[in-house]
Amino acid sequence: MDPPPVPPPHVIIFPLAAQGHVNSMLKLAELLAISGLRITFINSEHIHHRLLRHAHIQAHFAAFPDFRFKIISDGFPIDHPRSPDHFMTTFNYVKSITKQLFEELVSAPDRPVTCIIADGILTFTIDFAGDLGVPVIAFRTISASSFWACFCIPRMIESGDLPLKGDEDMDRDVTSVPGMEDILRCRDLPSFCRVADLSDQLLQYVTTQTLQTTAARALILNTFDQLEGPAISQIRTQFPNLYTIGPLHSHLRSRLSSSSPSPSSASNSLWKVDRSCIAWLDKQPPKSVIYVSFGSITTLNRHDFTEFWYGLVNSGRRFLWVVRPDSLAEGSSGAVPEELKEAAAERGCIVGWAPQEEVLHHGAVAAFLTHSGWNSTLESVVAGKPMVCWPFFADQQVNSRLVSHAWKVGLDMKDVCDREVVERMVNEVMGERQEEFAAAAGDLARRARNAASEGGSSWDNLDRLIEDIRSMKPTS
Ligand SMILES: O=c1ccn([C@@H]2O[C@H](COP(=O)(O)OP(=O)(O)O[C@H]3O[C@H](CO)[C@@H](O)[C@H](O)[C@H]3O)[C@@H](O)[C@H]2O)c(=O)[nH]1
Ligand SMILES: C[C@H]1CC[C@@H]2C(C(=O)O)=CO[C@@H](O)[C@@H]21
Repeated sequence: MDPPPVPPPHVIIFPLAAQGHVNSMLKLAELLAISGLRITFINSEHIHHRLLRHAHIQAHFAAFPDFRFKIISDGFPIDHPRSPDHFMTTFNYVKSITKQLFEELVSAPDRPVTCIIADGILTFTIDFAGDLGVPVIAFRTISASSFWACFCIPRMIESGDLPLKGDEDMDRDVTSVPGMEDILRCRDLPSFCRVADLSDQLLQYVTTQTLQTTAARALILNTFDQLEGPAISQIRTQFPNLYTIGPLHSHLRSRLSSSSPSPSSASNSLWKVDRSCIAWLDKQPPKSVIYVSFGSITTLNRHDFTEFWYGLVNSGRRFLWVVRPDSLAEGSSGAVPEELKEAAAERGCIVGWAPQEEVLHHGAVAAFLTHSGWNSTLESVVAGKPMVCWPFFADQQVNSRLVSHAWKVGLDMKDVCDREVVERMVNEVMGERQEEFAAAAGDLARRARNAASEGGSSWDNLDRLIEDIRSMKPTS
């Protein structure tokens, strides 16, 4: 008699409950499912309902019979608005509520567990799973360069680069982040570093989480070797098991087109996608539009919102602008001047949420005015679109510096929000320096797509990751 077939490895995937995190972890989950792994994806109730409503994920993942969602609370009351910028509240709820629910779920699984892939900002998972004999692989959803800057916060403190002084020269070079000495100035550090008091809660949280990642079995980053060579080489000295497997959205597209039958990639959107902007783009001349979006968390105050309006209108360019229903910070409401509305009706299109990947690949789009979230940055890189960056917080301050200074595919507007600067930079990337930026962006896009295609570094690294997971023993 033949021995019973060995079931495929079972991986539990656990992201932080936020669009930018869930997005990339769902892409990874789909990549692993395509390779035949069993997946349990843990979502917060709130995120799951929005994904069901706007991304139809249940139907999408029905293509994989071994793929399941499990729902646990993020700690907030179900009808809480979950202000996008209250991260310490989120992390406090994770500690007081979600942690216990996660532990209950993992201790009594319905299928033996081979390993857990947990968000690198939720490292409480490592000790707990270790006690059960389940390895944890950390997936940090930010750039390698931002991760490395966070990892070096203790060195920056030791060398005196941190804390920043009240009257700090923000253009001063930071010399204590190895491999990035020619890149980082004080203003390019992750925004948590902009505090005079080193006991600041968010700074402490992010630093601790980053250092604790070394206790994980391995580290996954959504990047590719040629994009962030200096930071990746440094990280390898601390993390021998490093898997750089990005850009994940491009990688997923490559694997889907080589799998048969090939299902389409999911949108993973938490908002209702307004496709009217694609019909609008179809009517615009080639390379005539600047796409403007600040991701899922950024909130603009009335001053900044007005400066962007005037800057875009005064640039004389066509624009497609994503203004989410919660884009304006609390207490910042007010009427939009009539002259702006008229100009927008003539050459603008404003939507609440766009199909961003499709927009960035549209022939009418010339450039991207972005907050430099890591997913948006990678999507722009793959689409070969130059960027004007207005980083808002967290890792974005590092990413925008990579765009302008390391890759030279755009401009960094960091720390300034002024209509004249918006107008000038938009015109620089779409006008005077258009060819220079488009050539650099085209070259980077080719490298990104190669890395995520068969034989590329990210493709090979994912194969290696899957082999390593297959070699792990599941719990009985
Ligand atoms: O109209 C829109 C606007 C955005 N997106 C998508 O939403 C995602 C946004 O992700 P990201 O660009 O990473 O921004 P945030 O939502 O701000 O992401 C958070 O998570 C990221 C990953 O950790 C961090 O890099 C950011 O700083 C953090 O704010 C991207 O995939 C976009 O394609 C849409 O589909 N339609
Ligand atoms: C507010 C931020 C805390 C850490 C998260 C993060 C990261 O460093 O992993 C990036 O941006 C935000 O989503 C989170």
